[in-house]
Amino acid sequence: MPVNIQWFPGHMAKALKQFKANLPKVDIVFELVDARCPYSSINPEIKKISKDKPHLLILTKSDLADPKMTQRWLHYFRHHGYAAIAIDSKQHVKSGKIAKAARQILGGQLEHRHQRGIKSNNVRAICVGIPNVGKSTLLNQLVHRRAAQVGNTPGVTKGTQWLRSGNGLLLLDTPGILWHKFQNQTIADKISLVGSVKAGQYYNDDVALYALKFFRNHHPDELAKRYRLTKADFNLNDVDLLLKITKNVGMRDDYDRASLRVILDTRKEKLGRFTLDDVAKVEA
Ligand SMILES: Nc1nc2c(ncn2[C@@H]2O[C@H](COP(=O)(O)OP(=O)(O)OP(=O)(O)O)[C@@H](O)[C@H]2O)c(=O)[nH]1
Repeated sequence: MPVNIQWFPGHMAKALKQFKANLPKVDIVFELVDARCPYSSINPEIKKISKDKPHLLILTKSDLADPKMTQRWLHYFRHHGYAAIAIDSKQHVKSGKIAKAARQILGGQLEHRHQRGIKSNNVRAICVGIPNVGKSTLLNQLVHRRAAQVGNTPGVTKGTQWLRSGNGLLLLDTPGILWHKFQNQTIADKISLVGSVKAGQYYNDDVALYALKFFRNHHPDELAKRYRLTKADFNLNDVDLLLKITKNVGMRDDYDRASLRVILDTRKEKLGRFTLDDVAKVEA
């Protein structure tokens, strides 16, 4: 059975409501997407709900993605009217890079604010994105945690907790988690493979089969090396290839456990860096 693409948790409504309530308090929305599937992990609802609110697309986990593809995706998004940057939270993310991008987007607004006599040069932002995309990691890095809350900042709505980062960035302390309403099965497979769908909402073998199809087409050498596959094994169909891997990793006929192994290996970079979304296909 495929990933349950109807899956849309009950807390989605609450999260959406909270995100909408927070929007008037911020100058800009930082939407985080996974650099391994940046096109599939965008949540179209976010731009729709935020309407005219300035928006910065942040491709997270770029250390796990194919660097050439990340550059292509940045180019694609910029060409399609998005402001976009890529980050790698394994390295220390500098607030300067994000603050600079935000100030560039907000340029006119900040100037206008200044002309109206508002001295504050702070940029208030909310991070939002699908589960597991790296929202908390980024927040923690940007505020070095100990800086923590700056609740009584003048002009800041009472009850809202802000985290002060460097370079005049104020970040809402609770990132918005917005679940994905999958448009199709392939998107569901990709999002599941990178770890943004709760285990139990998909079948391991379906997602592993999707992964095998991708790696045999795009990274056959890594796949062969990891699972000791021969050239002849590549003539097997996907299901038989999974069975072969099951044997090769010593799991006899427990292909469900082997499927989980493939999924975890993929996430842990054991098959190398990869990007599931292909710019050429989207543009075609
Ligand atoms: N390699 C790598 N791992 C990252 C990066 N950013 C986050 N992670 C890892 O991704 C996992 C999820 O990160 P979180 O920051 O908890 O993600 P989140 O979006 O806050 O997750 P939810 O609370 O479920 O919405 C953690 O294991 C992080 O260590 C990154 O840039 N590179």
